[in-house]
This record gives sequence, C-alpha cells and structure tokens, in this order.
Amino acid sequence: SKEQISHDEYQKTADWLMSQTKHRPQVAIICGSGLGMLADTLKCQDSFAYSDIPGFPQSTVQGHAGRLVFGELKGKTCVCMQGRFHMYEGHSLCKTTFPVRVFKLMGVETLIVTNAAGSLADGLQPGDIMVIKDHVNFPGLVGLNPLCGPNDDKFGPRFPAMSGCYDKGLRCVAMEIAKQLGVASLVQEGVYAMVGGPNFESIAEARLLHRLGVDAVGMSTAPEVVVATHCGLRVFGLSLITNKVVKSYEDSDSVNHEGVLEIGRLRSHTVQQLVTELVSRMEINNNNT
Ligand SMILES: Nc1nc2ncn(CCNC(CO)CO)c2c(=O)[nH]1
Repeated sequence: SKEQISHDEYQKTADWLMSQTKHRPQVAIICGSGLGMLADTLKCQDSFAYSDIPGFPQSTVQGHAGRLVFGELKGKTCVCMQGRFHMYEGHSLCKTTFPVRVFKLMGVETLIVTNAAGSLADGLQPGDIMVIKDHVNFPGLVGLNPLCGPNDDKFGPRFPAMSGCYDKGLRCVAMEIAKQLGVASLVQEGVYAMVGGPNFESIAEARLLHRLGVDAVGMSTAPEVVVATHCGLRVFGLSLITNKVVKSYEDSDSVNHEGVLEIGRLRSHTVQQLVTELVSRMEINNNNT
C-alpha cells in the first residue's frame, strides 16, 4: 500500500525549520549530482544535515551531500537542497518529494530544479546545459506518482494540469542570461525524461526514448515538479548534460557515475552563474512579508 504523509507531518517539519532559522525563503533550489556547491555561495547561511531534520529522508548517493542550506542569494532568500532523494534509492515517491511541500508551507513561491542527465539529442553534447521545456514522467505514467492516494486539498486539486509546468517566463529569462554570459552556444531548451534507474538504459530503451522525441534522460526531477506544480509553485528546471546516451550496438563506451560527476565539476560554475543570475532577476511577490 502507498505510504501516506499527513498534512501535519509536513507542517511539523516546516515549523521545526522556521524555529531554527530566521530565513523565510522565497526560492527553493534542488541541486543535482555534483551541483551542490551553489549552496556554498549563499550569504548568512543557516544549514542543517538532513539527518537532523524531522521527517527528512537520508541522501545515499555519491555527489549528494545531504544538507539543507538557507541564505541570501542576490538579495533573495533561498533554501538549497545539497543532495536530493531519488526513487532508485528506495525512497517512496512521497518521501522523495517531501521537501517540496515543506518549502511550500515555509512560503516558497518558486522551485528551481537542477540535475545531471544523459543526452539523446544529436545537438546536445556533454558539458551543455539543457533548459527543461517539458518532461516525460515514465514512472508517473504507470502509476508511480507522488500524488497517488487521497488528495490533500490544502495543497492542490485532485487532477492538476501539467501543461506548461516549466514556467515560460523564467525559460525566456534564462536564455537571455545565457546570451549575456556568453554561453548561449552551450544552452538550449529540450524535453527531459525521467526513468526509474538505478541502472542506466539499455540500448533498445535509449533508442525508444530518442524515437519518442526525448532530448535528455535522468532518474529524478519529474516527481518534484509534479508535486510543486500541484501546490502552485512556479518551476524552472535545467539539466547539465554529463554524457551521451549509448544508442548504437557498435558503440563500445558506456556511461558511469564517475564520469557524470566529473562533468558536473567542470561545468558547475556555469550552472551556478546561470541560476544565480536567474534568481537575481526574479520578480518575487512579497506576500509573505
Ligand atoms: N544514460 C544516462 N546517462 C545519464 N547521465 C546522468 N544521468 C542521470 C542519472 N544520474 C544518476 C547516475 O549518475 C545519479 O542520480 C543519466 C541517466 O539517467 N542515463
């Protein structure tokens, strides 16, 4: 049976965090594999190990630190997840997306998700950055969905729409920033597909995804975006392309996590600049004054 998390449990964690920090974040940033150093740039930091936060699951993946960092980024109060939770770790989907609803209860209005992904599109090379235009949530399509079970009407509707869940305005600003940062050649929009993992895809699976028009593939992000959209958060997502997905039976090389982290280290500064600039240009409604 699907694990249920009560509204009170989300509220209890939000209340605990609000008792531990004076920061009231407007933007939440989920840092993907090897991209956690963005949190280190926050000013006036308050940070907590996931293990100290009531109700938080534990990160178990190399490249995912396991700390929640509050602070200021370009004048905006942010909360960063250094390390996210993946379905392949064995967490239930309501556990992997638990932080998103906690952020909502703390007053967050915008969620930025970053991840490492493999490229299926010919024009997307390792080291490129894909601004997520839309996603294909394979686990969700077969019922592995964090919204399954009784709907919590305090968060959102029973049947939430997902069309346009990656905010067009923020995507336009991100493309503008890429031009101004001089990295326009590295940045393009595309469709992200979530697969369950932890194994990387077979060649037949990679070819299927490519045929379906998917540009990049990963093992995260879609559940968080579904939950964020359900509770009315504005969402921006980007994938750091860490490798080409193997699509040919003649191709001998294969992907491994070390290679994923290596590109993360190489390009993380550019991802950091892009996200930082995006946050600085965000219109924030100060309705949580
Ligand atoms: N072919 C392929 N290449 C990839 N590079 C990064 N990821 C995202 C998954 N990242 C995992 C393993 O690195 C850690 O969360 C993938 C993927 O799912 N498939």
